[in-house]
Amino acid sequence: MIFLSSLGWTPDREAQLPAGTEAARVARVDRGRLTVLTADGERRVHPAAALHDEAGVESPAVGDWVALRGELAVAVLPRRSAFTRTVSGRTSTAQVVAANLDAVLVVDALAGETRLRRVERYLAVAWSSGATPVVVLTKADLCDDVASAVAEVAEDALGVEVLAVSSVTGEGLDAVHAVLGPGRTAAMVGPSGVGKSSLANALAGRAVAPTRQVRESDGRGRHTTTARELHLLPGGGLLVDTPGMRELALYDDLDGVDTAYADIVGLAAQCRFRDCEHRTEPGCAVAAAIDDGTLDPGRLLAWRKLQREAHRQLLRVDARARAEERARTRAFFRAIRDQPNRVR
Ligand SMILES: Nc1nc2c(ncn2[C@@H]2O[C@H](COP(=O)(O)OP(=O)(O)OP(=O)(O)O)[C@@H](O)[C@H]2O)c(=O)[nH]1
Ligand SMILES: [Zn+2]
Repeated sequence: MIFLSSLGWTPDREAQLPAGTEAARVARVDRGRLTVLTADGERRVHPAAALHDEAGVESPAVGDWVALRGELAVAVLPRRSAFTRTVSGRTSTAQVVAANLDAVLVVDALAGETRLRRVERYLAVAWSSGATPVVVLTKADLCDDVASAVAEVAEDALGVEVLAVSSVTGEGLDAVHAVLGPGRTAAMVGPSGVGKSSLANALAGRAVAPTRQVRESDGRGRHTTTARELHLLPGGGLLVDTPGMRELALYDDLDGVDTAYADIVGLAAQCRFRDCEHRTEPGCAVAAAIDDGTLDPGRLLAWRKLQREAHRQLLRVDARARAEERARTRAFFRAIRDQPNRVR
């Protein structure tokens, strides 16, 4: 018997639940079937036809709360937060990768090349989801000066909590457990190889995610596993680990960029000219901050680059949306024209 509260259920959701239904949390979605966690344990159910949504936005995603009537999920309860990605293909809609996250662990390693810019990019994605980001720097056992590495990232990450852990020695795991807390749900984002699977296993205290070594030795990708993608941790928290989250395309959200670079946005608001491009304009607060050393020029460059990427992505989505609209309109008129008994 599991208590719904340990799955992240809150009493205020009670009113959202249609009469005669039971609450369940989606732990996995495959080919239209759902693996859900309920007060009685794990179950496989089907989404009702009404939940089939071509765009994929309204259909259940990992982390969603659904209302069950027997073996049928009849409703998706309102989401508190959602991680979406733009699906490239015929449609230009966003697909929900994970829902109802309280925290997003932005994972990077304390080994390897400079990580600031990378962390910034993932932080922007995390902010745009509506969940609170926390930076988790792994492989602390491989780093000689953990304290200064953490301080460097913390200074850059503007008020975001920064934790250092080692999945090998177990150092720092308690602090991550504390972030997760009973009934709180987190997911991990970060580049390949930084130790997300190892962290998931260390937090769960059992092998819930195959690490790279395991995957390479058995020659199968992680997509072939059918394990659930929402894990109950011994500390009471829940961890989402879905392939979709790992493959998250960076950058399709300008608001996320602005939140991650709130310092630059704040400076830009003080520039003399509203359309200041922060290059050679007089009265530029951004240039002044670089001159007096309070703003790292690398940070400005990274911001410019992300803004360009985000704009390009938005334009692409927009162009696709317009093309689709035109195709729909054409099809509509063709249908009218082809009607045998149309009124002339
Ligand atoms: N020394 C040390 N090695 C680690 C730690 N965490 C992970 N590793 C190693 O780093 C490599 C990558 O770890 P994974 O957990 O597979 O990384 P991942 O982020 O899940 O990678 P993807 O699944 O490709 O996204 C493996 O060889 C792990 O053994 C750590 O805390 N310390
Ligand atoms: Zn300026």
